[in-house]
Amino acid sequence: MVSSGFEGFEKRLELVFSLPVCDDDNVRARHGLRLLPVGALREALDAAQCAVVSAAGNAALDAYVLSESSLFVYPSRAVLKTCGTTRLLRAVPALLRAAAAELGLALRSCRYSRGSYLFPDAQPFPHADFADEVRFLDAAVPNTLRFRHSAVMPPHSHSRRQHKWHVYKASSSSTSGDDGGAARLTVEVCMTELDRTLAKQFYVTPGDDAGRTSHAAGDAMTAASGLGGVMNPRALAFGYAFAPCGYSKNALEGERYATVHVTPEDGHSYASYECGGSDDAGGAIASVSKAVAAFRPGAVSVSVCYGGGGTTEEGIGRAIDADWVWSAVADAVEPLGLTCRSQAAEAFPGAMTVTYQTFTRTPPSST
Ligand SMILES: C[S@+](CC[C@H](N)C(=O)[O-])C[C@H]1O[C@@H](n2cnc3c(N)ncnc32)[C@H](O)[C@@H]1O
Repeated sequence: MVSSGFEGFEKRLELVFSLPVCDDDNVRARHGLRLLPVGALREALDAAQCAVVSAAGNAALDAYVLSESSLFVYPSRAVLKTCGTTRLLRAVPALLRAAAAELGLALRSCRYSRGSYLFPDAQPFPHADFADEVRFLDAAVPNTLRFRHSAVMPPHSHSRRQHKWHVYKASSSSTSGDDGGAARLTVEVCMTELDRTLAKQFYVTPGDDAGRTSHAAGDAMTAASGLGGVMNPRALAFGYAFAPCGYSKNALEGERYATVHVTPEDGHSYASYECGGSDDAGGAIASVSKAVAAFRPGAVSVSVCYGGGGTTEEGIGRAIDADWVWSAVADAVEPLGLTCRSQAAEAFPGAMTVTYQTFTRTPPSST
């Protein structure tokens, strides 16, 4: 941790690999990356400077709570999210090496995203500067990922202090979905200026934690904060409390995952909510309102990544577009007393679109 304060804003990496053609006996085709030896995962996480504190899995994926955020591993996809002063991108060469050497898997697409740091000067190379991150990724991914694009959103910001979203994508395809046809939607919510009373729930009270595991203390925080209701109560969920403060939670339901992380320290409080693995855009975006309500933040940003295979709004069955996403996100967030300040959308290779919206608390009316 750095003296300036803990950096809550996460860096997020998603790697998608081609699986061998499936036949019933082909274990690699069915389990893919989930067969990576523990030592290979540890080597990648060591490079990023974080470690596993808890692990769980279901039939579709493995989920890890890390010392700094989370890792999700599907047969053909790995999502690594790390915060603080971790060096997430240093994990890329280690992961690509292990996937090729241990399993013969080739990379199909690479997506990297992050917000604007609260403490940019504390970030190590290459993370202090998005241009360095892009150069690092361009050198790390194979030449077969010919289609590449990076963007900072919104493109024209009103002030240097405005929060921005940084996205890099490299893909083996320019237009068609690079997920083997499977539609996938990811929603990422970043919240700052958390309500102080709500943030205090993520401190371990001295004496209260006697004899309790970090998981039990985390589950108590989940119950007290109402975060248990953000995902279906039937989901496999596990919380983790850090001492003296801080909280992480992963929840799994079939192919879907959700993850919440909290840095409650006054002055640089931060919480994030992410859900992925779903084709149901309406359900995923509606869950944002429950996550935001649990923290009553002063500022919120919401990024939605969709496409690749035709993500639909359940009930309508048609492909969604940026206008639909902007309006669904605003409907989820604005009733909580927040007003939309900016919105942007950008197309990336692999038929992927990313939307980004920022909201701040509406000042109380003077009347
Ligand atoms: C890992 S968690 C959640 C991270 C997530 N990106 C976020 O900020 O929402 C970070 C919180 O746990 C606290 N913490 C306590 N011990 C920690 C440790 N050993 N490693 C990382 N964070 C720790 C930090 O001070 C911070 O409040």
